[in-house]
Amino acid sequence: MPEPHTPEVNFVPDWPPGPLDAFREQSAFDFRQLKTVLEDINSLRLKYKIWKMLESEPLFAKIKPTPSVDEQKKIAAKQMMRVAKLDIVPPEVYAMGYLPRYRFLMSVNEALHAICPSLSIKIALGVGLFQNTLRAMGTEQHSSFYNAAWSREIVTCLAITEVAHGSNTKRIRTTATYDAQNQEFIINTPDFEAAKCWVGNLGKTATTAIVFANLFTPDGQAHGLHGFLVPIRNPLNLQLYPGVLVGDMGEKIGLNGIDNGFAMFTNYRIPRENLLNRTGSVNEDGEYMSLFSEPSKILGAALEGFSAGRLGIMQEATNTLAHSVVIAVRYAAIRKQFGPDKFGPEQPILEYQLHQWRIFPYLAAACVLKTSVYSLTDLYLKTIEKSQANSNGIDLLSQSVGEIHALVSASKPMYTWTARDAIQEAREACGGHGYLKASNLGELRNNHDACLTYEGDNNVLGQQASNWLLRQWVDGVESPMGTVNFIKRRKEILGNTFSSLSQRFEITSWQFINHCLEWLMCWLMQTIVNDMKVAKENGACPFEAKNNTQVYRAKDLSILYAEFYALSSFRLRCLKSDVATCLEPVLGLIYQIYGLWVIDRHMVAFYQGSFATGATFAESIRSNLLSSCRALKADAVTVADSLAPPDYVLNSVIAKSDGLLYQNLQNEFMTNPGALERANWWRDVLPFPKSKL
Ligand SMILES: Cc1cc2nc3c(=O)[nH]c(=O)nc-3n(C[C@H](O)[C@H](O)[C@H](O)COP(=O)(O)OP(=O)(O)OC[C@H]3O[C@@H](n4cnc5c(N)ncnc54)[C@H](O)[C@@H]3O)c2cc1C
Repeated sequence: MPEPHTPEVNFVPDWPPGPLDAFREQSAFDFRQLKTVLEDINSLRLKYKIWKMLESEPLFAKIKPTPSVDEQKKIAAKQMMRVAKLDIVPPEVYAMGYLPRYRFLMSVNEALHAICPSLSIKIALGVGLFQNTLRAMGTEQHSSFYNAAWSREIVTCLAITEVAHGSNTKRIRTTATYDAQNQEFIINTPDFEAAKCWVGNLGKTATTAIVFANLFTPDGQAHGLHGFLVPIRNPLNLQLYPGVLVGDMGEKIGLNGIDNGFAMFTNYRIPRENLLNRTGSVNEDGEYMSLFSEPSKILGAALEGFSAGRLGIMQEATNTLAHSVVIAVRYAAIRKQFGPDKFGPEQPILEYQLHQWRIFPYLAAACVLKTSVYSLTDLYLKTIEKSQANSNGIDLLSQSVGEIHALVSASKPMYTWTARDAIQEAREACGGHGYLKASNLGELRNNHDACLTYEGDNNVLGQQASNWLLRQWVDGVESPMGTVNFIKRRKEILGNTFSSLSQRFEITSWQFINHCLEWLMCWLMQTIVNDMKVAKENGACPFEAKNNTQVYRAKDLSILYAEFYALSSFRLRCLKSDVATCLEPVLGLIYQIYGLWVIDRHMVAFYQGSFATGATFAESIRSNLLSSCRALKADAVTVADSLAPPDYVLNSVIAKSDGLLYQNLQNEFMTNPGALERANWWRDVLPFPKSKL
């Protein structure tokens, strides 16, 4: 009998009885016990409350067949207004401290994203990211915009990207020139290549944009990229203001509820006060005053506000990953194919080693990443909170900015790529039925895909993380968060080998896994630095030397850093006193599977660096990975249950919690609009159209 869950988590109901019970009964723990290790109970309570509330709202019902692109935009915009009217964020939230308030809002975002990704992104862009940017870059004089965004009096957006420049923000060409006579900035778009584009909410709904442009003072001097509050449409009738050309970018691969737009400005005037002037301002006479001794840090500190957005993306990606794997596990538990006896009973596909190896690492990853995104968010929020409470806030922030930025820049790609791969594996693992729209895997895939690119293309972000790591290696460790303190032990770490470590530790122990990852990070850093040195000695410029050490090296380093942090924070979570003893075996298996899977995926580099020779290392890692997967099989459905939201949210006909796979599919087939009727275009496809049938 499993230990009972705590009554505090009673708001998570039991699953309905059904064929999945045969698996559920094999676990020595209740799914709610694991759920509260993987997720914060307050956040869970809030999410369940929101889901219950929205389930009864007609505007949030799942619509079949898929509405037109314009209809999807209309629905998401209406949902955005409706959500503001529901009591989802009560006034007391305003009175909370920064950290609990932010946590609350992130949980709201998670809850909304799980049912309507377009809606949550519209709100994240139009409220959260806008307010973060105002907080990071604006001052008291912009507070009316802050409040207006909250109450939806204005719908906002963030316009950074241009047609010809996304990742290289320093090459943005929109200008904002100060006119001292009228005390205004004049915004101009030099040509179509400098048109703002991809801006979420801009296409049809935004009334105010934060536009990033190069600031010029009347003396003709450029002062770099700054944010400006730019009115776009009249909030009373959504008519565009003269001087700005705005359009919608059209249908996308997914997220069609969001109106991504483009904009071009022609001598468009805004008041001087609309410059976001926390890091630098222009006085009435047109003199520029920077609050930073190093102007190059202006952009860094200002853009750091976007880390919050990336953390939100990581949280969403973790849920997407969790939902995909829940679908795959529940399906695999019920779906039967083949068996030892040709004519005897068939076995669930969950029994097959190949299937376990395909899905369980993602099941483990979902658990690990859920806990690590929580701890990373904590780290970030505490730093921002400290910087806001301190009169020296900006200085304090810029000290920690490097490490947080590196951690987030490494983790956002790792999380979103893991989710991308998990969705695809889950889709294939559910066979043909996984390809049904009603499985929800296609929606998860299409809506998740843009995360790999927006708020920093993954490959570009990863380079920023590895650059920071290499600086730690070369210039000495400066790690306020302690995430790379291991570099100080580099000599000892690089002296380790598989043979020396395996004599001291079990292959599946956290010590062994941890030592392996530390070794590989150190070896990669050492190798990259050496490779770059040789390249420079052979005449390569630093830019070229850096670019030519990305593949197999710096890219792997940043992913590994994120995986290492994720595993470390998962372990710390497991060690907390609130974790029930009955969970220890399953948490140990989750750690092992994720850790060994990570090592397996970096296997070649371990051999390249002579950490191991011969077949034993690879054999041991792989055989232990397979046996850990086999051991997890008994608990797989319960682990999936602990990751699963209610059926309304999971929204998959092939993975309902009742496990009635074929009854649910039958119902789906039979009730699809028009499924059993003759096509209304039947006349158009007759072999003899003119015959009088
Ligand atoms: C759905 C969606 C919503 C968005 N919303 C917004 C928004 O609200 N506001 C906004 O301002 N922008 C928005 N964007 C734009 C987004 O931020 C950019 O697309 C993103 O920053 C990448 O820039 P890019 O498209 O110019 O790609 P590019 O920078 O051109 O990159 C193209 C490819 O080149 C590679 N590459 C680039 N540089 C290097 C290098 N040095 N080494 C190796 N490879 C390299 C990249 O990895 C990438 O694969 C959105 C985009 C999407 C898809």
